Amino acid sequence: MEIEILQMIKGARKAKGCAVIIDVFRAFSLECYMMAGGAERVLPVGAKETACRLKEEHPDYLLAGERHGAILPGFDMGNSPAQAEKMDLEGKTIIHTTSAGTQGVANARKADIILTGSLVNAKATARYIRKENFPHVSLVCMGLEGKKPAPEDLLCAEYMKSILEERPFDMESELKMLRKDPSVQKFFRKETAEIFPQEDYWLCTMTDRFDFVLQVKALEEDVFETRKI
Ligand SMILES: O=C(O)[C@H](CS(=O)(=O)O)OP(=O)(O)O
Repeated sequence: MEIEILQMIKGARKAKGCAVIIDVFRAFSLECYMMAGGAERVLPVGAKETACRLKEEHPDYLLAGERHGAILPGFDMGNSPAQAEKMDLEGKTIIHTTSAGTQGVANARKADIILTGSLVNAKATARYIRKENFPHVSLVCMGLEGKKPAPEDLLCAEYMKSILEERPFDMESELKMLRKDPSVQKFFRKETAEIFPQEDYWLCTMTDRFDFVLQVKALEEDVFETRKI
């Protein structure tokens, strides 16, 4: 199995074989919490205009998403796992558009298979890839807005790679370092608490909390569907 780690939108465009689009803070952690909360499916979407059009066509769907972290005007919810945990998502279809994660999905056009990547289901995803024995795996770290590398996404990619290569990985030390990284302090500052609640940091770093894999398939131009496999 050939494994490559790629970065951001450019990396998503290059991804081939089985592509894991990784977004720990917060898009693909959130999708895991939504599915664990009973959502039937999530529809990742690139453009917010596409998301709004889908909502108009299907008023019963929920609209979730952010730009620069903040909930988009008129949306039912932002990109926050803490918020999702407090909502009744049973049987719901949720349209989801974000600055990094869903843009990665929309750009992974060369991939044969797309999986979402996050710490909360990293081991389940890596084990699935090992079982399927895909010849090429692209681990794509979506970073900040898909434009700037982020340590938590690289950490997730390195962890998954270690599982695929059957090597040990010291997640406890890595998480201690991550907690000190300047880029994650937005979750711990009063001024940014409304957009990036501290609870999201802890929910997104609960490594291997979920034992399911999320696969993404294209439905139409710019619209995808995430389901548990
Ligand atoms: O809402 C988030 O946490 C991020 C915003 S940003 O990319 O860090 O500015 O969006 P996501 O697509 O979940 O990375």
